[in-house]
Amino acid sequence: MAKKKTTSKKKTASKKMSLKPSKQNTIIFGSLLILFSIALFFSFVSFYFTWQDDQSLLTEFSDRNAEAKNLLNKFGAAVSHFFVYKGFGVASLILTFLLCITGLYLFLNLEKKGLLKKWIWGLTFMIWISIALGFVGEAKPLLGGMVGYEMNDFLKDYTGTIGVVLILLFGLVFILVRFFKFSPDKIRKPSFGGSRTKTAETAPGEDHIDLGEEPLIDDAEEAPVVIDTYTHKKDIPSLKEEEPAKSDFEVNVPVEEEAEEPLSMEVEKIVEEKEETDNIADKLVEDFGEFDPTLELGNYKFPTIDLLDPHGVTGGITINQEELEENKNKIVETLKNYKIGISQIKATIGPTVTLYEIVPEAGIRISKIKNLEDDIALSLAALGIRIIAPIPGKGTIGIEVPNKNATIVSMRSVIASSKFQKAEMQLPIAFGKTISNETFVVDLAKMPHLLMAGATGQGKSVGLNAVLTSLLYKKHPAEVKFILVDPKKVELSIYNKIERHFLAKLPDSDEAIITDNAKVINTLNSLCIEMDNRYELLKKAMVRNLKEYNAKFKARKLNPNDGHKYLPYIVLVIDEFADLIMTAGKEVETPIARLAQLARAIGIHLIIATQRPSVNVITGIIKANFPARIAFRVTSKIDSRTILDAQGADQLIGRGDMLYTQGNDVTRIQCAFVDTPEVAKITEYIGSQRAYPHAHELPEYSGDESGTSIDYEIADRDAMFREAAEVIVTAQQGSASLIQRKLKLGYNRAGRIIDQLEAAGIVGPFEGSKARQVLVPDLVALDQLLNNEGS
Ligand SMILES: Nc1ncnc2c1ncn2[C@@H]1O[C@H](COP(=O)(O)OP(=O)(O)OP(=O)(O)O)[C@@H](O)[C@H]1O
Repeated sequence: MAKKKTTSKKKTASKKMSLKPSKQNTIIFGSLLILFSIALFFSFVSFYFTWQDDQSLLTEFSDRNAEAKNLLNKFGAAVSHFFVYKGFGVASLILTFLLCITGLYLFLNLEKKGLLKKWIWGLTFMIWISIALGFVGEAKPLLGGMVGYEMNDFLKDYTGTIGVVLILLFGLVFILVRFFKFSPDKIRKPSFGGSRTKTAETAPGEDHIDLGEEPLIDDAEEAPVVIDTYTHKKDIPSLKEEEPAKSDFEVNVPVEEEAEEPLSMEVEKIVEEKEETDNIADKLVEDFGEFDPTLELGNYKFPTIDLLDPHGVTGGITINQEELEENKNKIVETLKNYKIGISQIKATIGPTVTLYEIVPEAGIRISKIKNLEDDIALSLAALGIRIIAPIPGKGTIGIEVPNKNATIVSMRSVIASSKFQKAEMQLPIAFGKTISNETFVVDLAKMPHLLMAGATGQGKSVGLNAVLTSLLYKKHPAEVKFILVDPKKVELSIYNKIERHFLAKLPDSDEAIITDNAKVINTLNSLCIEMDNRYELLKKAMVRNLKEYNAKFKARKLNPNDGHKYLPYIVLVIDEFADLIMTAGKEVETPIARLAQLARAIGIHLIIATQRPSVNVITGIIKANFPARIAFRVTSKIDSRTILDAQGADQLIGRGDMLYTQGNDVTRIQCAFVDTPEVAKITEYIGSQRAYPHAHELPEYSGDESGTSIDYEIADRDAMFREAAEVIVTAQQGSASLIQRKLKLGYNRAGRIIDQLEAAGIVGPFEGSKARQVLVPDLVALDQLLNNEGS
């Protein structure tokens, strides 16, 4: 019977348990706890003023007529006597807070995960404070309560006064270190969270080793501001990482919203699955902190601003009032000659050009002004006049007139600008300054690829250096890798010094900077493999792009044992694309087009520069996938149209004067000037620091040419060998990309099959940009050949 009763009790208990999550119950219970904690708080506090008066009443608890002075009368007096006097003294107040917080958790229906921790810490505090107060206020029992007094007594009997002091001190240290995450570093550098992460990774000894490197330390000391800026920047996320650990309250709110709010079955299922990994990930993050990709080069110092030259420009732009007035008069007069009246004119002075914005009188056709471009240029007797009619979104007409004395926009000024420093972009690039003298910063990750064109000597190489410099100033070596293709062989060679920090290359190549066009093809194909691999990883991680993937990886939600790793951005820079297309043709066009079409989500970005912006170099397929384009000065209107789909680039003045478009709007920008010695100084600065053991390795790609000497066993042939042979023989064209397309195979596999076909004598050897010769005339001959092989 008794058994039955207990089991039935258990059943009802479990029933109650299952009812517990119902919102109403938790809200009622929560509010009860909150009110109870408030009652306790007032009783405890007033106990300190009334305890002596009320003490005699404690035995008359049941007497209805007896009245206590405690704010909560007899109940207050009794409870306070129990908790404060017989219990923990002043520290009992912590109990009221704990009860109140628990009540809040229940009332607001928050995730209970952090609650247990709060209780553990709260009780620890209570005990420690009680003992400590019991120690200092031995004569006053209300300070430490009976527990404090008794514990002190007990400890003193065994360890003496000094022992108690030491035990209390240890308790204090334990609380400070475990609860407040206190560390000795904070005493040394108390101001920034940034220094905290840095010192955590840097043993004091290492600090001194660094200080031994004189030039570095000089730089660092001379321009502490800049280093700090970056350290801040770098450390903002790490501050964020730690905050949730300190106040679980904040973290738990969103989690709870995810888990509790939706009541429908489907949502719950999804949350359940997520929670499991989340919990492991949360625990990992709690134990080890978020994954920090920069840890391997934790001491890496970002280049300082004083490596860049101000190029003699100290103040802003100098305004030549006379020139302004002169130009204004000329514009007004010229337009008057064509019977165009102006109601308003305004000038904005930029570094190289001044924009005169005019509002024509009512009734004047805009096309009329646009047609007068050449005439206005003639009367102003200046090169580089551009008319924007109308200025998008402004309702005015712009006439850009070059300044007589152009101001150089130094890379230093754009890098130092707050717009660049504060840019919250994935791959921020400071190109230069706009006509209104604003620093122009764009995100390469959003572009997502960039096409640069311009006649020789107009500033393309400087532009490329500006792009690379921007990234070097903003990104840690773990976050971005460059692949540099430099057919001119000298332009990008300065970046050799940062090979082991920032460059990526094929595993078997000696040089990180690619100057040989044949190697470009391998690299591009290898990048395609990297792209496919990355897509596979993204698919497995169930995310849509690299940013989300890396965020998930940092939050330790992706297991490295499943092949997951932190993926740096890869920026491919090709300095002279025309040359590449001339020598390798389709072989490069296909992978480039493929990368341009697909690589945006997985952090591979292409920057292609060319001197010859003709249609056979910048083909339709390439153009379609490069929405962001930069035109430096070109020689003809046709070239301008090829790059920008608009004219205007032929009217630029050169020396870094450029037009930028990303879709519709064309912006005129003066490119920032960074000279080769400055870049050399930056690469030297980075190169002299501790590096990775080798350059970032791209996946291996065995190109077509490597197959010539390989002899394939018949048994080792690919399963698709026969189909591939038939495709090749039918089309009479021996190319790997054909196999890929027709049989939907990857680059690697198609390349291998071509090698096997060559070994079998079906196709001829590699012939550079041309397709291989097919040695078998038709399918019948192919059949014969393969059958003979078998026998
Ligand atoms: N932003 C700029 N501000 C001032 N001067 C510049 C700027 N860009 C380029 N120049 C001047 O133009 C010269 C040529 O620039 P750059 O070497 O970049 O040309 P390029 O287009 O790369 O030529 P090429 O295609 O022949 O290599 C520079 O040496 C410099 O004097």
